[in-house]
Amino acid sequence: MRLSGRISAAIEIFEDFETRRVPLKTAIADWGRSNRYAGAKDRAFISGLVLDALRRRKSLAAAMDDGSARAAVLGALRFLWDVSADDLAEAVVEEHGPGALSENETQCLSAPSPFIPAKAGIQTNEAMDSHLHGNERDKISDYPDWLAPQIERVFADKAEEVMAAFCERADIDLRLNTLKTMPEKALAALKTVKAEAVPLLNTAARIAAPDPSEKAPGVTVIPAFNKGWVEVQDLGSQIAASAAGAIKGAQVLDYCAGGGGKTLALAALMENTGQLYAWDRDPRRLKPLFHRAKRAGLRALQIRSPAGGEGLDDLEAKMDVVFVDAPCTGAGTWRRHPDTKWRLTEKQLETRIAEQDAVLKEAARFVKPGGRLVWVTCSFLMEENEDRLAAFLETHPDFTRAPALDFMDESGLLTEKGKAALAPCVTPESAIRLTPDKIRADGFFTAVLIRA
Ligand SMILES: C[S@@+](CC[C@H](N)C(=O)[O-])C[C@H]1O[C@@H](n2cnc3c(N)ncnc32)[C@H](O)[C@@H]1O
Repeated sequence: MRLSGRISAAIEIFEDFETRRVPLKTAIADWGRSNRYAGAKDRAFISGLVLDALRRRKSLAAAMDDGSARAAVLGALRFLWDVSADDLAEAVVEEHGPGALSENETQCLSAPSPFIPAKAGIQTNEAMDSHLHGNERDKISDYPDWLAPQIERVFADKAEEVMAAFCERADIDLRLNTLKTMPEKALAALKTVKAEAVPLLNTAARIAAPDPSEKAPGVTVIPAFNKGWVEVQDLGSQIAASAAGAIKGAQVLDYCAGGGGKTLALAALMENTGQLYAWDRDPRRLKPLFHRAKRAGLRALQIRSPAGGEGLDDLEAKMDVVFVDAPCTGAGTWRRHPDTKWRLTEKQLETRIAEQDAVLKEAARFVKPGGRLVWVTCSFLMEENEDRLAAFLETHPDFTRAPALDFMDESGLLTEKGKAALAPCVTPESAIRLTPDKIRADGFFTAVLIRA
């Protein structure tokens, strides 16, 4: 497909996403089904473009003085992908193009970019300040208006900076599986996909965010993946899992195991000793864990599923660690899934909060005296974290907060550099809030509570 057709396709998908309010994945898949002539490169280009346009939806509307899907896509090409205004003017009038530029579009697309170059990753404050002047700085508020009070509450005067980092693209992060191989050997096997060690954790590697217009490297098809040497897992998720601490030989319950990303990381920390239990209230979510666990070489895992009528009653007050990777809005993953920020509603936030209160209460009974509960969400919102823990502690005086960073350190996964990088992420209540302006990873919140 030529640029003209790709632009039209991106506009069509963007419009469909906004009209139907379906996940972007669905809108792209539906478009793909009715446009089978599009090749893999076209699809990568088109979805990369829509994702980038969504990342900065409001800023692009301001830059284009137009809130339409067409303006967002043209603005993204001009200001984020550096396609010249002349090339765009030519492409739109070609066959399959979306039609000639309006006067307003021509004028806006010829103006200087209001953005810092997206490619360079997370910018320093200085770079951002020198690039954005006066009111332009205010334009970086690419999140729904209704969330402004919550975002100001958590980030105060740093809100713009932090939220700008959430508009960047995410890298492909990998966890090197020590149940199957040595990190060095896994890294050597990952050379073909240009993965490099992440200096913060002993077992993390990274493939830098691919060019948005290109297809991401297929990690899951390389031999190292099939041998179980490596898992795809965001660095933030890996750091969160490390809060389980030193758990070799321990009894550990992963209470919201879902597809098992954290389960596999916990198993590696346990070195196949002790006993790890994986549970989720939704049996369908647990399904992938069976083959993932096999591939990753887990030997001390029991998957308990409500589908099989299996309960957890025998584990009451017996667990050294109960790991709660709670259901949440996923606000911390906006870099990877920018569509979710525009789909999130106040009602959904309320629903997640109710689920979080329920899950905390249910999970707590499995912690043995002296054991600990690790609370994790991939959300930066205080409403989903600090507020939930405060409410829980009010009714559970036998639990107290403990410094999450100490347990992360005890896991043995953090390097000295990692410890230093995490220090600024410690909250006043000794939890860890990761945000991509501080650690280039998804926004995870992690807290540890000890049972007396
Ligand atoms: C964030 S996801 C878990 C992701 C998973 N730990 C991973 O790393 O791949 C949250 C999970 O909590 C589960 N969940 C929600 N409420 C629950 C409850 N009351 N008890 C157990 N699991 C629950 C959901 O089904 C969902 O799979």
